Amino acid sequence: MISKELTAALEVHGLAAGYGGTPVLRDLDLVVADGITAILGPSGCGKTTLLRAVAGFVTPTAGSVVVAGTPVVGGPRPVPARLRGLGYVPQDGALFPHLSVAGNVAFGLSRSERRGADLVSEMLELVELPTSLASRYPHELSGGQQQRVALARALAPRPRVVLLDEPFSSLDAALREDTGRAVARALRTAGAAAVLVTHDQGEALSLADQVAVMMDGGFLQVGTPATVYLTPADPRVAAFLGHASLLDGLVAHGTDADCALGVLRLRAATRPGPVRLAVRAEQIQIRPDDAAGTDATDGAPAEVVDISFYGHDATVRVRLDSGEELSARTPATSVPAPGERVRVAVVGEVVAFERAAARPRNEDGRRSGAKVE
Ligand SMILES: Nc1ncnc2c1ncn2[C@@H]1O[C@H](COP(=O)(O)OP(=O)(O)OP(=O)(O)O)[C@@H](O)[C@H]1O
Repeated sequence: MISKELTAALEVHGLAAGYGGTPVLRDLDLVVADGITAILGPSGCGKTTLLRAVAGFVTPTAGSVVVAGTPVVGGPRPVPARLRGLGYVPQDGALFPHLSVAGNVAFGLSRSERRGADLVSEMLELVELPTSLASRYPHELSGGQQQRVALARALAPRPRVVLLDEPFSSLDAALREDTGRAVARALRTAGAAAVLVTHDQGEALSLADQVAVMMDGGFLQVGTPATVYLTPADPRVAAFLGHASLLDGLVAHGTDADCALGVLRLRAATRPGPVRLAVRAEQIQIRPDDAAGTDATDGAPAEVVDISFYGHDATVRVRLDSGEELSARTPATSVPAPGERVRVAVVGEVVAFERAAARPRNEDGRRSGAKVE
């Protein structure tokens, strides 16, 4: 017998799927061991389609899906959705309105399992809801409570994997965070692995053990939250996660790059040549152009384009005199005004992505690694 430790909860290999001949997913590979894997990407990139293909609601055009060692797609015969051993929590919970909480939670259970009345109480406790809610109907619950009941319903048949499709999107910010943490605790206690679809990077980074960054139907990077945030594999990952601004630069040697913001220190040594630099909003410092002690070498000159004020801080978009635009995060107490002249400097090291294809060639056809014309 293969032990649970050696068998991934879910494996997806070379998965492709689409609608009416239009491809959406292309050649996806993903291994979900245990814990929560977040599928993070912008709207329309194919997150729900992936979940639906794994669940059995969309038929893949290629590839395989293996649940706890059993091929459900790409094996001897496709396994129908209800027999895949997966729990599914849709965006709005989709509780049955005519069934009580207890009826909803017990819905996917066999008759003998339903007789065990304790199971409903156990599941409600697992998702941190009072068992007194068992007799209520969905319209008598708050949005957060409905989502927890939906999770209890998905967990009741003890699936190895639960698929959650933007389960918190209809909740307000505070409830979203509380419900997200409660759901993560319930999943861990139940010992179920989970695939959580979200376009919210805070949710993905804070709740997941593994994050798969998706764009245009493919994965750009799969790794721990710290890996994908701190060492993005692709400029698009850097721009999407943490709203990094991308700037053209040139590495003359090792760990310094020259760009419109001056010479920036790189996180890792990079081959000489043109690069794309990812500068995170929290690394960019803005000060008034006429601040006391400021001289012409103190940061790059720029103009404030617009501001998004969030209370705890603000995002300030500036246009450098060189024409490039950047986003900076500033404390709420020192927000400049649109149109104001400022100076922009960078704190800390930045990530560089080589732009080999953009390098000019010498007459003999070799990459020169010299200045971009
Ligand atoms: N039933 C359908 N028929 C045809 N095209 C579809 C269908 N469902 C989704 N699509 C298309 O497939 C693409 C991926 O959609 P999908 O819902 O998987 O994206 P998503 O990343 O989950 O987006 P969101 O975050 O907005 O929910 C989109 O271009 C969408 O228009």
